[in-house]
Amino acid sequence: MGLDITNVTKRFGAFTAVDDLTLTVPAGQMFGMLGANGAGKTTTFRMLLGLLQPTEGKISWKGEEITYQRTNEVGYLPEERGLYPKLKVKDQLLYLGRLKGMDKATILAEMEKWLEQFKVPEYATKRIEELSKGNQQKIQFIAAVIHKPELLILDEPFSGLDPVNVELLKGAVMELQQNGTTILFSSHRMEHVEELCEHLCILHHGKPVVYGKLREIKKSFSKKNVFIASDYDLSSLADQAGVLKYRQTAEGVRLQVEHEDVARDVFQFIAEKGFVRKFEVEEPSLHDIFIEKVGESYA
Ligand SMILES: Nc1ncnc2c1ncn2[C@@H]1O[C@H](COP(=O)(O)OP(=O)(O)OP(=O)(O)O)[C@@H](O)[C@H]1O
Repeated sequence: MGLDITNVTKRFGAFTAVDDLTLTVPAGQMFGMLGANGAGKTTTFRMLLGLLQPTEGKISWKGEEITYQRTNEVGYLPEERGLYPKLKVKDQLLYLGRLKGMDKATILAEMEKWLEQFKVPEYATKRIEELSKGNQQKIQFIAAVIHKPELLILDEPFSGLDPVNVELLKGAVMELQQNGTTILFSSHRMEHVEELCEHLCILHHGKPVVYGKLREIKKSFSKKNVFIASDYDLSSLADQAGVLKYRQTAEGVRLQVEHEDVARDVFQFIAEKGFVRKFEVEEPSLHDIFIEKVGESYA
């Protein structure tokens, strides 16, 4: 039993931001919530936190309805960061930790552990405004997890971070999941979602257009990518039946084909022409799937 979102709709006046959304995230899962800007991700997260009431439908965590009173079980990294610039990191975390019912010694111990893990132990006594945006984000992350929530909601956790800090935060997120935390996160960076989530959904105008296990989603997507490295001109492939996209790159040619059978035809065609140094048929990337499902009708 985990998180159950059942037929949830959220309207703002006449506008429907979330449209009859049903999804389940079993306890312990890491779940990716994708969607173009305005698709309804943040609105969904706010409902999960009890900050917004669904217009229709039900949301429950471990079989019981989520209300604002239960937010001690939930951790939230909001998209718009909400720290007090003038406060010292330590005072900020003490304040937020106390709101979650923690005692001072536990808050300080957790804070030290996390600052150490993020390689910034000296930040405890710095004011928030003295920190760079990326480092403020680390503090905001600590604020979201300091009370060891069972359910963690991360809205764009990696935005604005340099690659080293992305790795640090990713490591922390994976560790939390290994320790049993259920995690929902949104990201516009498909490679992060591919790396972290086995399960995901893509929202489009408040409705899920893709939902399930990443591996199954990829398998059921018939289009494939083909990579070819050869020493001769392959530009005529661009006009071959079933070849949807053709791109010449420094390493070779990248194609998108309609179906695996087309890849077979392409292979035959080029093998007859001469030596093929490399020929690979790849599953579509999450990026390809996102563009296909959301991109064309993107408004
Ligand atoms: N309080 C509100 N009043 C009116 N409309 C709202 C309100 N909150 C959100 N919306 C609208 O609902 C839609 C969904 O917004 P939401 O913030 O959930 O999208 P999102 O998927 O998180 O987008 P992004 O990727 O840009 O963060 C948007 O069109 C937004 O303008």
